[in-house]
Amino acid sequence: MDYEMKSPLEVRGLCKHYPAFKLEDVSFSLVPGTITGFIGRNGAGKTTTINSMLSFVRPDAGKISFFGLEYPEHDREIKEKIGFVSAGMTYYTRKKLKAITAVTKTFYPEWDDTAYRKWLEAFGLDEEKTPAELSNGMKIKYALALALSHGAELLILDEPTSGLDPVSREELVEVFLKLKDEGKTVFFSTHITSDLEKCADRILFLQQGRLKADDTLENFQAAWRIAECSGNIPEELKKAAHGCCRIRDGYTVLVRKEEAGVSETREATLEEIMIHLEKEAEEA
Ligand SMILES: Nc1ncnc2c1ncn2[C@@H]1O[C@H](COP(=O)(O)OP(=O)(O)OP(=O)(O)O)[C@@H](O)[C@H]1O
Repeated sequence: MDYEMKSPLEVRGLCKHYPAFKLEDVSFSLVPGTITGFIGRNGAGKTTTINSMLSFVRPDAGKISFFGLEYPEHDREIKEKIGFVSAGMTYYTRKKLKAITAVTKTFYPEWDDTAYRKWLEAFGLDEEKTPAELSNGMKIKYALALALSHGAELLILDEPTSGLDPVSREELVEVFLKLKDEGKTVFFSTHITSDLEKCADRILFLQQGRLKADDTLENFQAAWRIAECSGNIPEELKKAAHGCCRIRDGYTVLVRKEEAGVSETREATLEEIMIHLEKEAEEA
């Protein structure tokens, strides 16, 4: 099969119900060689989506394919072509990286030692160290090095930058851009939207278990404007508002670009769009 012709990940009608949460009819597909940011507040369902995609939990409905291949028939091929990294991943903390790698590579017939050496060097990783001696950012880089050495073309990362300091986050953003330069597809969940502004091509915005937006970063940002007002919000602006946030001496109000004429407005950051839309959803 010509894998390159297929979307690295296609999700159709994904549903997963928990007693107090519903992931509803989530559908999207990834474009090869791009970086997609999966955003949403705590509890929006990002991890549930990722876990369902990867068959860590059984979805109630939906069709998932990786490079045109589906679980469980193509379990092995899929595992070779994707790498999953989660900030909470644990390793044998006291074993040296080289010992962990030696075990890991036995699971992958396509393991490429030359690629492994290349990524170790690119990420500045020392194989003589143990995971306990690595910073959280370095642990993520090590997990990426392993995934890239077994030929992963799609990297799925759950909250990779949370818990990292700004400099380590910046380094990881640079890693994502480097992976994109190499033609890899990157999909990562986060609520740190400033990281996405630096590297994402596309945005998927999950709100209360539903996909609220699936667009290029530029289109998503260009669709909204922010009005700032001191004191109370004028009636006309209130009618156009998609969420209002209190600031020191007044409010910021999110409006659609086509309704921006009701007030003086400026560009909205990704974070402002997300926060205001969450306020709107809470008030609905
Ligand atoms: N195994 C489970 N049983 C019951 N409820 C669950 C289970 N796993 C997740 N949930 C619920 O599903 C909802 C979505 O959780 P999820 O972890 O997918 O959100 P998230 O967007 O990844 O949030 P965060 O940013 O905090 O990681 C939460 O309300 C959570 O309590």
